[in-house]
Amino acid sequence: MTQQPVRLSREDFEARLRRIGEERYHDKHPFHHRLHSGQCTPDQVRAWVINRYMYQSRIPMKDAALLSRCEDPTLRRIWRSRIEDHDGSAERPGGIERWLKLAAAVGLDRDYVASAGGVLPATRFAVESYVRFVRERSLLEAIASSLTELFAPKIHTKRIAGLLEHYDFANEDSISYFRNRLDEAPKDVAFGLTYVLDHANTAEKQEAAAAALTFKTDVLWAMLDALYSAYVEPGHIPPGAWRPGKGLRA
Ligand SMILES: O=C(O)c1cc(C(=O)O)c2c(n1)C(=O)C(=O)c1cc(C(=O)O)[nH]c1-2
Repeated sequence: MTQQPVRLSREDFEARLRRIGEERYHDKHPFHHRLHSGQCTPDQVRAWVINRYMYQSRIPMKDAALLSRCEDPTLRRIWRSRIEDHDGSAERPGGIERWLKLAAAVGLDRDYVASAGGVLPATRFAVESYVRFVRERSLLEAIASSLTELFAPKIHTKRIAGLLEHYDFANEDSISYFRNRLDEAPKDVAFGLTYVLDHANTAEKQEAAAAALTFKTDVLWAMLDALYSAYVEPGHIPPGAWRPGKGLRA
């Protein structure tokens, strides 16, 4: 006989979500260990910046996909600040602009990075699957998939310290993307977590929300696996992907 899932209390369900991060979040990936401890070569840092740009550039598109399906104006108003954080405004640069500043600081041509031309195929597939997930699944699952951000401030703090300590390109200006996220992410995630805890009010919905968060940890992990295999070991760069020496700043 198959066991019926049991509805967890709010506290236990939150603890279950947090455990998913403790076990599966990409802060544990060996590529991040290398990056944060100063073991990446300049080209490995460049490969990371190029590939991660693909993720950054699609975040506002997935948030727009979420908004387009959202009937509640209050939810839309709160969620749209995420798009503003990344896209900025005429007066205020956003996260994408700050990422391109980081790209220039590591020696890359910003137009090359913004073209997403050299992105690894697996990065593209992973990011596209995240956007599609948010477009197609329930609003609860879409919002639950953003909850990896619960775990992001810890990795951003570690990254800021690691980059500043180990890499010549790192200074307050070039790493401003991560400082800003430390201000922006807590409000996003507080809202997202409350929404998920309030709306996952059956065992089935709790299962679906936990699965959505697990799926998202897989998206992030898969991107770093691809990066590691192409640019660390065994160093199999797929056809068409960025090769060291290309896309450099004049
Ligand atoms: O550097 C990181 O490790 C990291 C992870 C994540 C994440 O957990 O999805 C995000 C970010 N950064 C980030 O900067 C960001 O803006 C962001 C938005 C989202 C999302 O799913 O809506 N995740 C993340």
